[in-house]
Amino acid sequence: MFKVLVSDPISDLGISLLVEASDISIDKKTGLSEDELVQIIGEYDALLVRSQTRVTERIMTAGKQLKVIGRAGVGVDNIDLEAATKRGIVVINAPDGNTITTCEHTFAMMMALARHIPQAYLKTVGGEWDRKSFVGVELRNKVLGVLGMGRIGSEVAARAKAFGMTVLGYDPFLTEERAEKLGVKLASVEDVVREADFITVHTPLTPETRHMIGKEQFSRIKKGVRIINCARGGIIDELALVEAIDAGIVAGAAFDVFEEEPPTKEHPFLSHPKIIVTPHLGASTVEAQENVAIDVSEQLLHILRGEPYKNAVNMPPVPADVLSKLEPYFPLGVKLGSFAAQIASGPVKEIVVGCSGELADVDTQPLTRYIVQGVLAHHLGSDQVNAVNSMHLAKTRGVNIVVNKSHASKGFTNLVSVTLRTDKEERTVAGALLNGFGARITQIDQYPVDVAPEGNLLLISHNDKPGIIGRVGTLLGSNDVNIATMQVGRKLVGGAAIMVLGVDKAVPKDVIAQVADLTDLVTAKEIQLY
Ligand SMILES: NC(=O)c1ccc[n+]([C@@H]2O[C@H](COP(=O)([O-])OP(=O)(O)OC[C@H]3O[C@@H](n4cnc5c(N)ncnc54)[C@H](O)[C@@H]3O)[C@@H](O)[C@H]2O)c1
Ligand SMILES: O=C(O)CC[C@@H](O)C(=O)O
Repeated sequence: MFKVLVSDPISDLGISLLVEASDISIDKKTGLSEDELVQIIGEYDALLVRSQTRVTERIMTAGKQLKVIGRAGVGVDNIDLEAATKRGIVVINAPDGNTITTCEHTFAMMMALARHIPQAYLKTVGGEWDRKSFVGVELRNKVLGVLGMGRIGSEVAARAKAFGMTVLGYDPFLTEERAEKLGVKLASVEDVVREADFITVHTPLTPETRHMIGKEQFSRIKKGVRIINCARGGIIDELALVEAIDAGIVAGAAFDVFEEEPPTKEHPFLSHPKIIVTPHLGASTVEAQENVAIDVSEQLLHILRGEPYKNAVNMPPVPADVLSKLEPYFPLGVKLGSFAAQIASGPVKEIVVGCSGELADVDTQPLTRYIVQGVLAHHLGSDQVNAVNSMHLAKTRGVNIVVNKSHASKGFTNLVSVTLRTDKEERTVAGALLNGFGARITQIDQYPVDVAPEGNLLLISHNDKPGIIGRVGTLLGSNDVNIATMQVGRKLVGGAAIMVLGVDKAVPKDVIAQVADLTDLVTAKEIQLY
């Protein structure tokens, strides 16, 4: 008999599968504190949560029998994934069940915003008959900018077209072909900022999407724009938004999510006449709650019964026979993938994985999964992609995976390479494990290098001219950026060259821009490998 604890309010109908299963005993105990959970979790094989329960390392440590944590929803930011992975606890989510519901909430927010519905309601029930203060705008013939064209963003775009809107879509995985199929115009963030009358965000919160609409974007944004966030708090800079509304630049905003949830009573959104809010209700419909509970209950049963499952968001077990040869290459694979994703511009169409040397004789499928994980996690969020779901996610986003094997490994025992083909370019990174030195990046595009894939790196392409290294060093030094390591690669004396600097902390964007402006510098890009 497997024991399952449900610690958040989850649809009864959705979990009926578990209630009816003869090998499952289910307890519902909601609203427990961390201490209370720690006390009781030891007897359970599975924990089923929504977004309220914070599943901490302490809870998992106490959960000696815990095999699986199910999240009835998409975001797993309330679960310590690393702690789960360390303990071999599988974390599963239900990414599809609330797509339409959240899309419809986004539309409800957009329309309420366009027509001042919450504000007009409050006045009317307060006894005022005010028909002058609430003149709205139509959606027809307006431009909607959708940042994040995944499951929810694509559904929002489809509905916006039915309203007669022109849709501009931006997503690192959105190709010209897919945009055409969806009937949206492929755009950059900049295009959206300049042209959109409404902007809605549907990305995860990642270091790259954090404040993707911030002070800088508000300084160029189209006057009168209206902004909607039903994805994650923090994608839009809340304080910069309030300033932009007060300056008369932004006409209003509708938010379902906050940087801190619940927001404090003093949060400026809560008293602002031009901002409407809901308390993270995007997924709150009867249908979505049933869908996500059914999806996650099915997967949970499969895992407990030792059957194949999908939608695992953390580390999978790797077959024992390949583990010893491949495992040392998994972290390198993730970092090579992430490095390549950070330097390649344009939507990724193809990932070419190269395995040469002794690896040519091994089934390298598991390693490919880790490399693809590294590429996708940069855009989709590291809590959403793992080696179990990476190939599936690549397929659903139309990213082709090619694996090339060869015994020729340029003098290394094994060489692993990743080439990303995007709409715009092809970028390659290769690496190896060096006896006594650990993981190394050995090649970036056509340049041989020897770089530890760790921490903050600056990749600079430049002309091989005297003084260039000194100028970069002086500029970074004067901005308090300490260079820990430096590698220079070139093919011809005086020709095109690259520099890879290991720096002790993240380099501010404006300093990177100053580096890129130096004479004989071509590009400067920061890469973070953690
Ligand atoms: N308000 C709610 O209750 C609620 C409900 C469900 C989902 N969500 C949130 O909505 C968001 C979208 O969910 P989804 O199911 O569509 O996820 P998804 O993974 O299908 O789509 C996210 C998309 O964002 C794109 N993206 C990543 N970085 C980007 C960037 N810098 N610029 C533009 N696009 C970028 C990804 O490529 C991906 O296609 C998530 O944050 C999810 O947690 C909120
Ligand atoms: O209502 C919830 O459970 C939150 C849903 C949503 O934010 C998600 O990520 O699925």
